[in-house]
Amino acid sequence: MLKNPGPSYSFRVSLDMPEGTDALSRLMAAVGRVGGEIMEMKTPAQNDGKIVREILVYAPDEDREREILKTIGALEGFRTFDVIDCTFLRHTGGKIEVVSKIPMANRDDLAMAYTPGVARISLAVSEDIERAYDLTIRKNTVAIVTDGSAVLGLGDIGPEAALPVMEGKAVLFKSFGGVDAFPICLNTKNPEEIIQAVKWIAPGFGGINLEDISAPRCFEIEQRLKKELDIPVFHDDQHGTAVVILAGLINALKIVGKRIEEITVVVNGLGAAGIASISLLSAAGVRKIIGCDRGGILYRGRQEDMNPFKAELALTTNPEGLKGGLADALRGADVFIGLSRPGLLQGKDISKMARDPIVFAMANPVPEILPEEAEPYAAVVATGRSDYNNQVNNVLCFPGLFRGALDCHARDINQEMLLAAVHAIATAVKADALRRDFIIPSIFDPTVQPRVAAAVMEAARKTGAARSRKAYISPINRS
Ligand SMILES: NC(=O)c1ccc[n+]([C@@H]2O[C@H](COP(=O)([O-])OP(=O)(O)OC[C@H]3O[C@@H](n4cnc5c(N)ncnc54)[C@H](O)[C@@H]3O)[C@@H](O)[C@H]2O)c1
Ligand SMILES: O=C(O)C[C@H](O)C(=O)O
Ligand SMILES: [Mg+2]
Repeated sequence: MLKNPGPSYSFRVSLDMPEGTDALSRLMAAVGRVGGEIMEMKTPAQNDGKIVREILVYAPDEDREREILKTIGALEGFRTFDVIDCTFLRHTGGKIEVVSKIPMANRDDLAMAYTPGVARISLAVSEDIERAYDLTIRKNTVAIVTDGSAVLGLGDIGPEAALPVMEGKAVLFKSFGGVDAFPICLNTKNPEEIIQAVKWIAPGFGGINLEDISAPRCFEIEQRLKKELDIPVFHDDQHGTAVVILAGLINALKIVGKRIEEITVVVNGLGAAGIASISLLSAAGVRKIIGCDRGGILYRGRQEDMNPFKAELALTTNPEGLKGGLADALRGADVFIGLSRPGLLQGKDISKMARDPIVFAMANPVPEILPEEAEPYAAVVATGRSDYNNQVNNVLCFPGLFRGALDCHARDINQEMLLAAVHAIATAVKADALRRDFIIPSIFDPTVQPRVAAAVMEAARKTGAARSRKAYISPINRS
């Protein structure tokens, strides 16, 4: 169902091809006809007197990647060889590594970095455990913990298959927050074992980021760890998602001229992200929320597909006791928030919503509806993806949030800190710059994460979550 060719399905292919502009136009037209786009052409070498070219092609999906290759191979005078999938190439050997910060060129270096010198440091930490925060990696290191049970919208694909996503999160932590994060993929889905494993590894980390652990197990795991550990524990899919949704919604409402207290919001998907987002939206003043999932609209007393968290949610949402499916929930609603699965929303459902509908279709990697299908019907459309405008993705939150929490040595991440992050993100788009395709700042705006970090740190201090009034010097503040 993907329509636009993009970099995530890109490949380089070497080819023999006839000389001249006619061959070139035939190639470009043929690739275009099957949905691809040639982004670059190089002439790297001669092969038996023939010119070998290498082209970079963007495709819309894997099927079309194969079709494009077949089409090129079938062109008269063309022969393809050496195909490299650029995304697979980027991941080959993994995406992160450990790098030493100190020199290791001679015996003096060795004596200080390691034994005997290191023993003095270990003793200093054993006398005062707090010193781990200035003498070890702890103050800047976060564990990204998953069991692989709800990886993006791909579902339960297991801990090994989750690793590329967790490595990716580590890259984002470092690139946008200066935080050293490390993937921990656990080979258990038992909540007690996950809790125990995290408690056992906690001494080496300044914070715990739970990732892609499915509901409802994720709620108990997070609550218990928050209670039993004195370092920040944060479930990104719950709270990071809720933060960016609320930030985006605040700005989208300004565009359509509606007040948060007056709107009806439909949340499709009542897992980790859906339930936490409903809770933060309520805290921010949304009065009418209707939840939907595989069992249809959630109402008080529903029996299908229930758990205690949904039962509790049914008491505070859907005040009119509506029943039915997603299409019924959407009739007359102002906002759709999708935290479910690809392709569950259709243009005709949006056309039944109230005036100027807002659609956040956030399932990854493929949203509930593609922007090009939603845009004719909606006033504002956002997805979780980086290849469309309005990327409402938790990456706008977690790097800066942890930066702030680590820098003030926070023991917790509380709701005030989350709301501070919301406002830092929302106000990063100036009022006069707001447009239907610019409701949320770009992750590449270098001011956003430092703003989030500063706001979170201030909220932590005000609420007593910060342990130290003095900020540590961190990579992000250094410049
Ligand atoms: N853009 C972002 O920043 C962001 C952040 C977190 C999650 N997400 C996406 O949200 C989705 C859910 O993530 P999660 O962590 O909450 O997972 P989860 O496994 O905890 O929840 C998934 C939910 O989807 C619901 N669902 C599945 N099929 C459905 C259907 N046919 N109709 C209605 N609901 C259906 C399930 O009932 C469940 O409530 C994923 O696609 C994920 O990629 C996006
Ligand atoms: O990983 C992302 O891009 C967002 C989110 O954490 C998800 O699980 O989809
Ligand atoms: Mg996730």
